[in-house]
Amino acid sequence: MTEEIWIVDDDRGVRFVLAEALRDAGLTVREFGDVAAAREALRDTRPALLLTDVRMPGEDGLGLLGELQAQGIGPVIVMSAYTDVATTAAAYRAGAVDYLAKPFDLDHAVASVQRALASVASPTVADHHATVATDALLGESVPMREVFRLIGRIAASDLNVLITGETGTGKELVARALHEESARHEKPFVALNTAAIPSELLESELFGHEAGAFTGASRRVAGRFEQAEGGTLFLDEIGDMPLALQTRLLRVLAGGEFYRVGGRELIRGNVRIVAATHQDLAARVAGGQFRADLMHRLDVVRIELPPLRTRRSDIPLLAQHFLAATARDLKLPSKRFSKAALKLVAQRDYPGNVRELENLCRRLAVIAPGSEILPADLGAGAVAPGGGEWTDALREWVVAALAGGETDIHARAREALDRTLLQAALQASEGHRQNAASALGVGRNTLTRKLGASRTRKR
Ligand SMILES: Nc1ncnc2c1ncn2[C@@H]1O[C@H](COP(=O)(O)OP(=O)(O)OP(=O)(O)O)[C@@H](O)[C@H]1O
Repeated sequence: MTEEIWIVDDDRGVRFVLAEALRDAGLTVREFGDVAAAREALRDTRPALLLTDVRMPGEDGLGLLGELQAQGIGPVIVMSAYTDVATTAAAYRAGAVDYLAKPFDLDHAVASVQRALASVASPTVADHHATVATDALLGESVPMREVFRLIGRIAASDLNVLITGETGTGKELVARALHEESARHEKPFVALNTAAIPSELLESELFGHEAGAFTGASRRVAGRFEQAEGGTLFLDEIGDMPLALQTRLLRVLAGGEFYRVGGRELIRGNVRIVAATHQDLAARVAGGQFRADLMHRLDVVRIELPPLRTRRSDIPLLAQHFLAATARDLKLPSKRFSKAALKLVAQRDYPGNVRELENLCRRLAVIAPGSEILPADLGAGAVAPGGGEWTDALREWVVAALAGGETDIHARAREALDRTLLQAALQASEGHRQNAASALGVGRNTLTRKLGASRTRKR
């Protein structure tokens, strides 16, 4: 029996070029225009490998994939123009060994087929669970499709993942998508930002503590590891973790066991670790600030998130999404971008990446006067840093507070204003009250009174 490669695709053009490329590589190919025809042929013979499209008139390619998987026929490679995380993950779950995003590179496709044929000996284990739509993560650009493909591919595995990328590129969203598309999705997803927690508290945040472990520890508290039991622990800004704690974390990752701070009971955990950093970990290793062995434990699979400037084609989609989402969240009338304004938005630089674009769109949703956003609304004073930026942010806050039916808005805003001014001035004067007061242009007594007020309100 000749080993046949089957192609199932309703697009004749795709079938033709792919078949030609595979024949050039010395393979025997048979083409089918729909799932029914392929199923018919399956009565007599079975393919060495099958390539199938997902969405076709009539029957969906994924259904066929499931049947082949059940009968032990394969491997199967999925080809689709739909590269969202949910579709990709569904394909892998149904047993696909690879996912080719259309339009694909022919050499790449041939290489994938050869790889799959070579590894027939090791069948994949399907992981069945309900599909969770991960539609939060948007993008159509080539680099983002590649990211989605990778997420779909590794979500079901229990491998540790390291997500790298500049600030605001969506690292946390990717971590959540990995969790949601995994078998752990019904268990907790727990996030911990290593940089946001003082280093002396970090250990007990991670591993919890027993009552009396340190001053102020009045009762036993579970750490993030315990909270994430069975699920995923997302360690953000891992590059900032103090060395001593890195050593401790490494031990936990190696042994799967830990003690609470001040505790004697050994706790065995089952947690998948997804870590993220905007720093160059290898450079931190070279500089002695990060343990090489810990890096290797975390960096089993790496997902690199591209900065927004390398995928500008995603900006219009993201911008429109953020504009609509803000209107929805704040119950504001919906707005849309004029063509010219959207073009300007797509041309801007976003050092803060998607987060900065999101903030811009949120401000526009609140402050742009008409229902259509015009280039003038993007003028310097309107949204650029400096200018009216903080009052815009304030305005956004007020609108949200009003929509939320809050009544003490003025008092809260004044308190926040005072506190911000005082803290900044005191910091600048290194705690010298007289200097801070004169820098702000208020009397020392006023400053002291405001400090007191701010303290009592806070408690
Ligand atoms: N591809 C995307 N689609 C939709 N929203 C996105 C996308 N990427 C990022 N965002 C949004 O941008 C903001 C920043 O994303 P996120 O917090 O995941 O970034 P990050 O890389 O973890 O940032 P940091 O390094 O500063 O922690 C979030 O509000 C997130 O919802």
